[in-house]
Amino acid sequence: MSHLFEAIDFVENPLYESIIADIAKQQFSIVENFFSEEEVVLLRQSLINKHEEDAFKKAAIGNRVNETIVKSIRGDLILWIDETHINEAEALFFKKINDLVAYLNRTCFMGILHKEFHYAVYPKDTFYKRHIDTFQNDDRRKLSFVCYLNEDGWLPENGGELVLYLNENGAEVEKVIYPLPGRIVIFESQVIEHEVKPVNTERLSITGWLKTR
Ligand SMILES: O=C(O)CCC(=O)C(=O)O
Ligand SMILES: [Fe+2]
Repeated sequence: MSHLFEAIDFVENPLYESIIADIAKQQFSIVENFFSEEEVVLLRQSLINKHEEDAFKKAAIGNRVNETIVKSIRGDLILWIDETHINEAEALFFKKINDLVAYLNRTCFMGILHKEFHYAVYPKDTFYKRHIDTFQNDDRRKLSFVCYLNEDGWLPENGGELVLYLNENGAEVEKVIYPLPGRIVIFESQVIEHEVKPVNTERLSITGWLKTR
């Protein structure tokens, strides 16, 4: 007999379940070693190669319709990743992302249809002032995603902390997150204000957004 809802091919994933539970409870989730050491090495090398080819641009604020470069707000350099032309490292990256997105769509009915990711380099003395990741003319970004590609042993004096500004019972609380390799941070794009503190050592990452229609 055939059932309306076939549950047989669904395998509960404890990691994804913990991400979903974190986001439901506190609007963000931090996962250590989401990417393995080998994956981080490959992704970092991919970033460095493209950076050496001079492919990165100064990041702007606003979106394509409405963008300006304001160095007093953000000083990072970015390169958008085109998912239709990816290398081996990026294929590993998107395999994990797409698996997570499929799980979110299946279990939380999040309706994520689009995603956009870019590499980011924060040269020494750059930062990204407190902001929110949605645009005035576009609210499709639902979840922000950051993955850090720095070398092992990132020290507090290197700076570059991501600070999430949380609201706990009406009081503002700062959640300080160091950009450790393999660590990912996922948070609700429309809710969580955040900033990247000034960096003292070049800081490498991939940032992206999971978007609805
Ligand atoms: O790199 C980070 O930790 C956050 C970057 C960020 O906030 C952004 O690109 O919008
Ligand atoms: Fe942001």
